[in-house]
Parts: sequence; C-alpha cells; structure tokens
Amino acid sequence: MPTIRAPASRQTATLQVAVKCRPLTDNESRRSRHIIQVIDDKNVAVLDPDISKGYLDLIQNRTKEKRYSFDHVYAPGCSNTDVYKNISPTVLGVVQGLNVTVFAYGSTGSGKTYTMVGSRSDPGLMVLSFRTIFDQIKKDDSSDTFEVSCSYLEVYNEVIYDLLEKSSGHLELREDPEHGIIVAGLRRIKVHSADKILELLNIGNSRRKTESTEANATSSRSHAVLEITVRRKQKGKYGSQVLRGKLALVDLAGSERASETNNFGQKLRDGANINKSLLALANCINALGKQNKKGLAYVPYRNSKLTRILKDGLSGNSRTVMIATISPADDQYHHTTNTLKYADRAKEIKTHVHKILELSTIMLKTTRG
Ligand SMILES: Nc1ncnc2c1ncn2[C@@H]1O[C@H](COP(=O)(O)OP(=O)(O)OP(=O)(O)O)[C@@H](O)[C@H]1O
Repeated sequence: MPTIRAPASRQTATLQVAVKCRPLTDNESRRSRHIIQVIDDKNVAVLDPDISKGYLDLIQNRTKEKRYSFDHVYAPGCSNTDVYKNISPTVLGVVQGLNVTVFAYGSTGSGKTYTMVGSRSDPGLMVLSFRTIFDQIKKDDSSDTFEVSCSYLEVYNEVIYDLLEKSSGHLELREDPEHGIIVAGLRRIKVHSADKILELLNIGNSRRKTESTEANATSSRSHAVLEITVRRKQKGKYGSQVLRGKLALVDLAGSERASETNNFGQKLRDGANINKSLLALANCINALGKQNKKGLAYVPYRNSKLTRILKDGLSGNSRTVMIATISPADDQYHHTTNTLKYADRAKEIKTHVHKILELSTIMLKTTRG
C-alpha cells in the first residue's frame, strides 16, 4: 500500500540512553568486588578495580575511576519495571503511528537478555511493551480500529533466520522505496492479545542460538529483533487514513574477548562474527556521534546485517532508546568502561521522527475522483 509522511509531525529526537547495572551473581560475589557506584538516577561512577590506590591517587588523577552521566541510571536493585516506567511514553508512540526502537547493548553476561526478555517474576522490556500496547488500545475511546502484527528474527553468523518459522531458511535484506530496509519472506503474524505475542516470543526464544560459555551459562549467540507493527485506521471527513507505527525491540549478542570465553571451533567463529557486527554497530555509533558534533561523517551501515536492520533506529525515522547493561564485578572493568564509552557517544545521536500514513483504498478512490 502506498505511504506518505505526515509533514506536520516531523521532529528531531535525541537518542535516549540509560544504564542498567545488574547485581553480582552468586559466583561473582565469592570472587569479585562491586565497583559500580550509582551516584543518583542520572550519574554513575566506575571505581578503580585496583584497591591499593588511595585518596592521594584520586586527587592527583592517578586513578582509573571514571564518572558518566546519562538520561537514566539504574542500580542493581532496580527491576525491569523500573526501567520500563521511564521508556513507556516513548514505546506507546507506536500506537500513534511512530517508529520506536529499544535495544540493549553490553558485554556478554551483563544482563541484556534479562533486561529485554526477563523472567516470570521480573518481566523484561519486550513483555512489558506489548502488554501496555494492548492496554492502550483497549483504553482507546476513539472510533479508530487497530491491527497488531509481530515478527521475530535473529541474525546468527551474519545470516538472518525467522524465529517464528520452525525451520527457517536464510532470509535476505532488501531496500524498499516505501518501507526502507525489509527482510524478504519474514513471517508477520497478526495478533489480538499480549498473551499471543508472549507465546510467539517464547517459541522464538526456544529456537534462538544460545551456548554455554565461560562468561555466561546461557549466552545468546545471535542478535534477536522482535518487531511489533500497529496499524491504526482513522475515519475522517474525507475517507479514512491508516497510521502505521513500528516498535523494534532488540536483544544483541554479547561482545566478548575470545581469550576470556575459552571458546574454540564453532563457538570461536560465532564469537568472531558477533564481534564483527557489534564492531560495525560501534563504528556507526561513533560516526553518528561525530556527525552531530562536527557535521557530516560517513556512517558504515552496510558493514553488517545488524547495522542495516538497525539503520532507521540509529538515525532515521525512530524514537530510540539504548539500554547499556553493565556488570558490577571488578574483573569486568574494561568491558564496563568500553560499554559506557559507546553509550556516552550514543547520547549525541539524533533521529528525525515523523508519522507514517498509509493511503487507504477509500482515500485513493476519493483523490482519484
Ligand atoms: N537485574 C538482574 N537481576 C538478577 N539477575 C540478573 C539481572 N540481570 C542479569 N542477571 C543474571 O545475569 C546472568 C547474565 O545475564 P544475561 O544472560 O541477561 O546476559 P547477556 O548480556 O544477555 O549475555 P549474552 O550476551 O552472553 O547473551 C544471568 O544469569 C541473569 O539471570
């Protein structure tokens, strides 16, 4: 169906960046020190992992302690619901025809899957998002009608698979003049309740490639993208128009150092491919951050499937939230500061948000007269 942009609603948005620190795991509590100090709901310090340094080192700047500021900082005691409370208004833009992207970024074992998928007692952002979308639709007292559909894919070793297909073949990315980057042949299922999406999410997650690595017992070896599309049909004086909003929820695979995971063979190759796409993502974040500070810079989206899929979320028509996940353990200092460095750069990224209107057949007939 042909689409047009709604020019009146076009606005610039800044990427919203939040940091979530998980608690020490039981294993870590025995061998690691907690080095994350959440100063307040916007500021966080990573303490020097070397405890031999004292006050004098600190004032003479000989310490590796680092401080950062973000839109939100969540301490280890915070639940996924606490995180969701602050992003819920953004997520609900999807019911008004806006595109929204939420992604978790962090090293292996830092809590990305926990944040996006969660557990029964602490549901993650994917589950909380689609529950509130359906609640919002139920509460809507206009005469608009809604159609919700969902797709779920993974990028594993630079190959795209449909997580909603039992034995999915390799899927290809295509550039569509109206819809931007699309995944050809990806199944999109119409859903009428949050429970149905939860069922699809669980089926998809059971098909996701996970492995036990030294760094995380159930490490995600693929990047997963759950996409929820809401088509809102509005009846007006001159026929009807359809607003189309899209919510992309992304759980990235963890970046890791081969030397730390003790992987070899296939696992090592997986790790290299995961790192390749995460490096491409980091390079895009770098370039986009520079672009907003110093003007135009080349952004290498085409270097990986992941960055092509995330292109809209990173600079195009999307309100975007990045949740940087970190571990509080002292032996993760380098991973943590690396994650926070990219999160800090991502704060500079701007997107350009506008509603997408689909021209309905009624309207086309009217305009064709
Ligand atoms: N907020 C939290 N509260 C309690 N446990 C948590 C929390 N966040 C993460 N964990 C635990 O930490 C471990 C690693 O988390 P998770 O699997 O989400 O990491 P990940 O970043 O997705 O890792 P990978 O990239 O390897 O897939 C899991 O055992 C998880 O249950």
